[in-house]
Amino acid sequence: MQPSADVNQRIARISAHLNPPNLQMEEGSELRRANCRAKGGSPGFKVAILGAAGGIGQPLAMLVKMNPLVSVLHLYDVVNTPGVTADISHMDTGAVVRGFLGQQQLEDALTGMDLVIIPASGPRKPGMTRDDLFNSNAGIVKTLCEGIAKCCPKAIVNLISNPVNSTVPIAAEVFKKAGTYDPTRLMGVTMLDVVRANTFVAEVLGLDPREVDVPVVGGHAGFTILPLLSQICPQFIQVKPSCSFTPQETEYLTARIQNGGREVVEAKAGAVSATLSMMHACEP
Ligand SMILES: NC(=O)C1=CN([C@@H]2O[C@H](COP(=O)(O)OP(=O)(O)OC[C@H]3O[C@@H](n4cnc5c(N)ncnc54)[C@H](O)[C@@H]3O)[C@@H](O)[C@H]2O)C=CC1
Ligand SMILES: O=C([O-])CC(=O)C(=O)O
Repeated sequence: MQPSADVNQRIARISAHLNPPNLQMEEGSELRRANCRAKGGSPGFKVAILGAAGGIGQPLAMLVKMNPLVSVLHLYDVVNTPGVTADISHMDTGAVVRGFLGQQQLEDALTGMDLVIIPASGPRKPGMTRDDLFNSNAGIVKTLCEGIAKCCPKAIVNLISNPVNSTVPIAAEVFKKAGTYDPTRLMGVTMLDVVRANTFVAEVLGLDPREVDVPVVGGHAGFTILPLLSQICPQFIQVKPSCSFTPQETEYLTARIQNGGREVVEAKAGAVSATLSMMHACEP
């Protein structure tokens, strides 16, 4: 029986995945990676980062490469992935790292992945809010999620790209259209709001932030970020007697938590957002 064009395409995709173009090794190298004895990593999660060369993508790639549960790490971007991949791939941890550059390599980057993390984003100009990123990022996220629906429909998808309040629904619609939508596998990353809430509450109460766990619900922009300050005590905070806040403290804390992203963007003079505290928020 002749395999259909569809099957041929799938076979080509899988074989490209197993033998990805070596973006790092120079043509003239006497010993090529293909000739090395070790061919792959230990069993574990296969993770792709889309937007891997950016301010968040690069340190995130480092953290994922350090995670012993990860066996394969795919780094995809439209620029600079060869350099980032070369750098990360020298770390002597278990995960095998492969780099993918440009839309023509998106499907290879995604095939077989268990977890896809997306910090891909258009550039942020000084003065832009998260919402202003909608115009560039809606299209980027749509294209990337179409690739996920096709190449790794069962993967867990973590969306970092802003505005998260909109990029998550865009992803959901793409997956619904493709018939692959699973609400338990699609997440917007908002953990930074919890990290900020813990830090600012601890400052006000004079506590160690590690003792504080503030529940934050809602979205990831302005007043959609809802820190439940009245719910911190007693189950979320190990402090006696139970804490309470004055109206002024509540107002201050709510505003500071809701505007934490802007605080960092403004302090970094506009074009760059929180990347370092974001990595702490991403740590298990
Ligand atoms: N959810 C959260 O808590 C946070 C979200 N963010 C958001 O994360 C996003 C990334 O931030 P940064 O890394 O600082 O930005 P960045 O501009 O440094 O990096 C974005 C990367 O995405 C790449 N990219 C652009 N188009 C792409 C495409 N079609 N496919 C793949 N990659 C593409 C760019 O080449 C760049 O390397 C932004 O939207 C930012 O607002 C930032 C901080 C916290
Ligand atoms: O505000 C931004 O652009 C980045 C972000 O989402 C955050 O830091 O929470």
